[in-house]
Amino acid sequence: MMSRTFSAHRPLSVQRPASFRLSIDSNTTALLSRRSHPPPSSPGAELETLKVPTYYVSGVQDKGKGVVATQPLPRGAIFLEEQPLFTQDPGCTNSNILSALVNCTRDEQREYFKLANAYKNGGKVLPALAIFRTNSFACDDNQQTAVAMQRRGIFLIAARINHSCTPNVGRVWEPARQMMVFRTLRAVLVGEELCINYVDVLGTKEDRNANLVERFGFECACEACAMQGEELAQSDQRRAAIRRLYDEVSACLKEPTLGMRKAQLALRLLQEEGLALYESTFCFDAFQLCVLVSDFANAKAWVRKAWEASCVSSGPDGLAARTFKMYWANPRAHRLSGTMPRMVLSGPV
Ligand SMILES: C[S@@+](CC[C@H](N)C(=O)[O-])C[C@H]1O[C@@H](n2cnc3c(N)ncnc32)[C@H](O)[C@@H]1O
Repeated sequence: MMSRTFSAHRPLSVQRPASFRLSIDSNTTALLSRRSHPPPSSPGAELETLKVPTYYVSGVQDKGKGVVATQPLPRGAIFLEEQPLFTQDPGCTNSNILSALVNCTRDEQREYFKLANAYKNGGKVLPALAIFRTNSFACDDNQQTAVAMQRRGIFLIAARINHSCTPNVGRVWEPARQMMVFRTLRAVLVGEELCINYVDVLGTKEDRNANLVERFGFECACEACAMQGEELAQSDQRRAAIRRLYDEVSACLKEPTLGMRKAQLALRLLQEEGLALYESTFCFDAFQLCVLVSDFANAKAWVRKAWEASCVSSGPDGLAARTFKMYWANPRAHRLSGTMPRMVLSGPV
């Protein structure tokens, strides 16, 4: 699962004025999945080791098991930090997994073999490897490594987190602590399922599901995908437009006013769609447009917003948040600073 290749935030390209996109963490979004699930009689009973009060693992409609909030969680709350049971290279074999499992306790081995197996019906992949492929997350100390090449880990709790096309949880690997950290991207209600995104969630329902089927072998049962008729058509339109704007804003280097309008439109559509994930990207785009034309007052306001959004999804110590904070203190340090005639653009609303 979870090799989320579509980077919600583009690669740090500030050093190359030709492509002025900066980019950020590797996380996700918010809203819609407000479907409620009644708590089990004994929270955490399904995995004896999980005595954490903020969530429980439970059956959720149409998705097998999932992770559900036991209490209201504010935006940006860390509700889970988990170390991997073991990690492996992406090209690992079934024997590699079995060898890694030898070092685990009996309970851990049992829990491992209870995890979802997306290859069960295909039959060609041996079970230990199939479970690894279904449930592992990329967790690599080297942030420059391409996702497909990254070392992957098994996290027994996080493996129960389902996908949503409007996720309310972001995740980040913290190499210093060797820990995967999960934060809420918006306020979450008691009984709400906590979901990340396995794939890029821009694009229409059809696009998203084609991607999920191809890469993860299932059709999405999230609330965005359950929409019908006019509601679905509008959601599809908004997401397709955000995807277009994502590309178009970066092509507006010579037309900062147009670029700013597009970035602001994208942010409005993201809000309407409940997608927090891409907010810091577009805010940083707006920042870069401002520094281009030496509008440093608005630049500071935009980069501050990018920093706030990044802290919510990936925490204040992430590379993106640290970069944004640095530009917030000194927007003139940006390489594009003052490369176009001076002009006043606009700030965040
Ligand atoms: C990593 S597991 C997530 C936890 C899993 N539901 C379980 O019972 O352990 C991934 C599997 O969960 C299911 N799943 C995750 N998100 C889903 C979604 N949005 N819609 C339908 N099934 C989903 C799929 O069967 C997928 O192969």
